[in-house]
Parts: sequence; structure tokens; C-alpha cells
Amino acid sequence: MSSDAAILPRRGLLVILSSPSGAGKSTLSRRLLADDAQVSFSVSATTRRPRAGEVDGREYHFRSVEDFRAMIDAGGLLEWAEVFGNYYGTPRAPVEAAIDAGRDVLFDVDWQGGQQIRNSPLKDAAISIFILPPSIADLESRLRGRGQDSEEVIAGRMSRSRDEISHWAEYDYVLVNDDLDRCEAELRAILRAERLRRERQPALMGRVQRLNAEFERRTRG
Ligand SMILES: Nc1nc2c(ncn2[C@@H]2O[C@H](COP(=O)(O)OP(=O)(O)O)[C@@H](O)[C@H]2O)c(=O)[nH]1
Ligand SMILES: Nc1ncnc2c1ncn2[C@@H]1O[C@H](COP(=O)(O)OP(=O)(O)O)[C@@H](O)[C@H]1O
Repeated sequence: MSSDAAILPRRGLLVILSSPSGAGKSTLSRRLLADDAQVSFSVSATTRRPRAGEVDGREYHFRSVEDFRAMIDAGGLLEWAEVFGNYYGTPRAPVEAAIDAGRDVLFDVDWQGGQQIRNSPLKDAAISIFILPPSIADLESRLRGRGQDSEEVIAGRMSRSRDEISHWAEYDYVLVNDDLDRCEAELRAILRAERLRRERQPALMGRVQRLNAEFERRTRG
């Protein structure tokens, strides 16, 4: 890290990932988080029940409806929505702390959450990525293959998928998750490029000033 970067940390990005259920958001997020130390995951609060293997505070903060409503009333959520008959929402404080410290934050949220983050005061730091499944048949077999949901729940998720996909054009980027490795590589490429945007490199101004000073010295000398 250059001395400029140490003095002027960049502000972190808000990386919004949405897709129909089963298209691969969680899998892609896990892969990215496993080895990109600049990214952290926004752990949402939800009123849905934990699935086998899910840990409170890791995948979600599992809360009662009363506790969730109290968070809304206290202004503690950056966004929230009702999905599949349960509430889901993003705790505000950890997101603000992370991006102020120059860390990117990954959000696994539905289209309603994506819209609210894009309309929030943090919108300038937000990029959004929509993940499409290769086919509806693949989507269904992935949901079944995950082995977490009853047939009734799978049918509910499938019927909501069409609605979720109808929002694809609101996103900055759209990826098709057919080959997982390729899709992961594309996701990393988006992040690398977005971090390099001029307005996201606060140290650039000082660097250009030094280049200009060098020109001056050469002209004089
Ligand atoms: N708006 C919003 N949606 C969320 C949040 N957390 C999760 N979701 C969305 O809620 C939906 C259901 O999530 P989940 O029950 O984990 O099912 P899965 O996506 O099939 O694993 C998905 O579309 C998630 O992206 C949140 O904090 N806010
Ligand atoms: N490219 C892919 N090819 C085949 N299976 C995949 C691919 N991406 C994800 N999966 C599998 O599909 C299932 C659903 O993925 P998941 O990440 O849980 O989706 P989401 O978080 O979008 O609901 C999981 O069992 C996962 O291992």
C-alpha cells in the first residue's frame, strides 16, 4: 500500500447481489468472502426459521417478529422487505462502519432491498449485480438439490422467481450462473474494475499533483 492510500483509505463499496432463490447468490458470496479480505458480508436480520446448518449471527440474525418491528421503529435497518411471508432487513450500523473503514460490503437481498439501497444516502457507493440461472429447469433442480426446503416451500420460491427476474434491468451488471467458476471470475472482475474507478481512488489527486510538480522541476531545470 502506498503512503497516500494509508492516509486516504477509499470508501468501501456496497455490492448488491440479487437473484431468484436458488440461482447461486449464497454460493458465489461464500467463494468471494473466502479469500477476499477487503469484503465482508452484511448479515441480515430475518423472521424466517433457521435451516439446518445455519448459525445465528453468521447466515442471518434470526429474530422474532416483535424484535424485527422494534428494529424498524428504532431506525436500525438500512432497508427491509417482506419476502416469502417473512421479514428480512439489513442492520444499518455494521454497514456504515465497514464502508467508512474502506471495506466492501456484500448484500444478498431481493429486488426490494436493491431498490432501497440504490435510493439510500449510500447510493453513490452502491453497485448492483443480478444473477440469472441458465434455465428455469436448472433453477428448480438446484433448489431441490439444496435439499433444504419442502415441496411446498420450493413451489412458493419458484412462483416468486418470475417476479424477481422481472427486475433484472434495474441492475448495473447481469451474470448468468451456468458455470460456477466462470461466474465467480466475472464477479471478481466487476469488483476489481469498480474499485479502480477514478472517484473511488482518493489518493489519485495527490499522485497527479506530484507528477505535475515533477514536470515543473524538469521545466525549470
Ligand atoms: N430486502 C431484503 N431481502 C433479503 C435480505 N436478506 C435476504 N433477503 C432475500 O430474501 C430472499 C430469501 O432468502 P432466503 O430465505 O435466505 O432464501 P434463499 O435466497 O433461497 O437462500 C432472497 O431473495 C434474499 O436475497 C435483506 O436483508 N433484505
Ligand atoms: N453454477 C452452478 N452450477 C450448479 N449448481 C450450482 C451452481 N451455483 C450454485 N449451485 C447450487 O445450487 C444450489 C442453490 O445455490 P444457492 O447459492 O443456495 O442459491 P441462492 O443463494 O441464490 O438461493 C446450491 O445447492 C448450490 O450448490
